[in-house]
Amino acid sequence: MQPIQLSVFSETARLKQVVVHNPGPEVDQMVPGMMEKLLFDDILYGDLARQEHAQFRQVLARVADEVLDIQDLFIEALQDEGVKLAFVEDLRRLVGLPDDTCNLLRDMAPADTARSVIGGLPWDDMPSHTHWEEEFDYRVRPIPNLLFMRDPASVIGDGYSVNSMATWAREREPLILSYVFRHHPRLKHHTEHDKWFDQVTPLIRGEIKAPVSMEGGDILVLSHKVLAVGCSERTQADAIHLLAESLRAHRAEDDSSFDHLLMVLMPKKRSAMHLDTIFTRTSEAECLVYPPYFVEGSRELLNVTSIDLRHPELRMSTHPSLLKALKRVGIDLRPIFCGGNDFILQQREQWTDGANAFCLAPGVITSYGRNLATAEALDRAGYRVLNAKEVLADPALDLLDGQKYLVQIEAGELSRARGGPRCMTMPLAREGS
Ligand SMILES: NC(=O)NCCC[C@H](N)C(=O)O
Repeated sequence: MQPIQLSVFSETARLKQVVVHNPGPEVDQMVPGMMEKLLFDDILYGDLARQEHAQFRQVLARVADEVLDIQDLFIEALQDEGVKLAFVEDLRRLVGLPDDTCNLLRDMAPADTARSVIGGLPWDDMPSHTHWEEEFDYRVRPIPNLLFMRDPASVIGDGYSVNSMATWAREREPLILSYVFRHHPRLKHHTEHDKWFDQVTPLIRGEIKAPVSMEGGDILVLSHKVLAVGCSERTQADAIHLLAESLRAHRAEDDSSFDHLLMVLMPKKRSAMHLDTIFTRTSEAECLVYPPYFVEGSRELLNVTSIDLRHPELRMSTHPSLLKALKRVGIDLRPIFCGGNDFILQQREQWTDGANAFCLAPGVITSYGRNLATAEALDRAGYRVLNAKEVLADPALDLLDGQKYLVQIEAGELSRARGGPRCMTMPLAREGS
C-alpha cells in the first residue's frame, strides 16, 4: 500500500486523496424522536441518499486521484488485533460501554466491529414497538453524522487535528479518526509530532475533564501561510488558541509553517453552525459568501481577530471583516453571493448549503443543485454550470481544461441532514503543496 503524505495547504488546489463516508444503516434507523438529538432536520430516505452520495463520489473521482471511505480505512486499521482491542478499550473509557458489549465488539471481525460502531448495535431483546421520544437506548448507538467527514478531523498543512465535537451526537467520531491516522498502514508513518490538536486522547487518559470543542467545518486552509477558523456555535475560542499555540510551537522548529490564523467571530446559531456554511473558496481569486456576514456596510458583518503566529509572544489584531483581513495578508478575494442579490433567496439558499461549495481544483466546484440563484451568480462569474448527470455521461469532458465549472449534484435527501458538499469531505492531500 502506497503511503499517503498529508498535504493540505489550499482550499482549491487539485485534489489528490479525499475521504468521504457513504451514509449506511446509521441513517436508516433514525425515527423522528431521535432527529433533534442527532442533529438531522428530517429522516432520510436512505437508498436515495446513497444514490446521491454515489453520484457525488463519482464527481469527485473525475478529478481526485483517490476517493476513500472512512469505514474502509477504519476496517483496515482494525485488522491488527491489538489495535482493535485498544480501540474498544478507548471507546469504553470515552462513553462508558458495559463489559458484555465490549466483549462482543472485541470478538467480532474488524468489519463487524466497524459496522457496529458506525451503524449501531441494538440490544438483542429490543422490543420492536420501542417508541423513541427521549431515551436513546441502544447497545451501541449509531453515528449518522459521520457522513459529514469534514468535522471530526482536519488535515492542516502537513499535519492533522483530531477535533473534539461540541455535541453528544458526534462525540465518538473523532476517536475513529484518531485510530485511522495513528494506525492505518498508509497513514501511520505520521507521528504525534504531526498532530496539531487532540483533546480526545487526554480525555480518555483522564488528564482533562472537559474538552474544548473544535469542528472541522470551522477550519479553512486558505494558503501556505493563512488559516481562517470560525469561532462558532461548535468551535470555542480556547480551542482556537490551543491550535494557534501548537502551530506556533511547530513554526519555531521549522519556519515553513503558517503565519496567520484569522479567527472569525461568528453568530452562535444553527444556520451558521460552521464557517464553511457561510464562506467557501471557489478559485484563487473568488469565494462564495452569505452576503450579510461579509459585505461592507452590513449590520451583521463578522469581525475577525488575527493571530500572528510568527512571534513567540501572542500578537493579535482586530479587523472589521474577513475579506479585509485576508487582503492584508495578501489574499484578495472577489465575493460571489450565495442566493444572488435577493435577500430572501440568500437566506433560503444559505440554509440549504448554497455557500458550502467544495473545490475539486481551482475554479472547479461542486454544489447542491437546488440552489439555483447561487448557480446563476456563479454563472455570471464565468462558471460553466453543468449537472452531475451530464458530466458523468460524458467521459470526454475534462474538468481540468482550464475553464471554471460548477457541477451540480442531486441532494434532495442529503441536504435534509443539514450539511453540504464541503461538509461531506476531508481532503488528505491536494496538489502542489
Ligand atoms: N461542516 C459542516 O457544516 N458540517 C455539517 C454537519 C451537519 C450535522 N448534521 C451537524 O449538525 O453536525
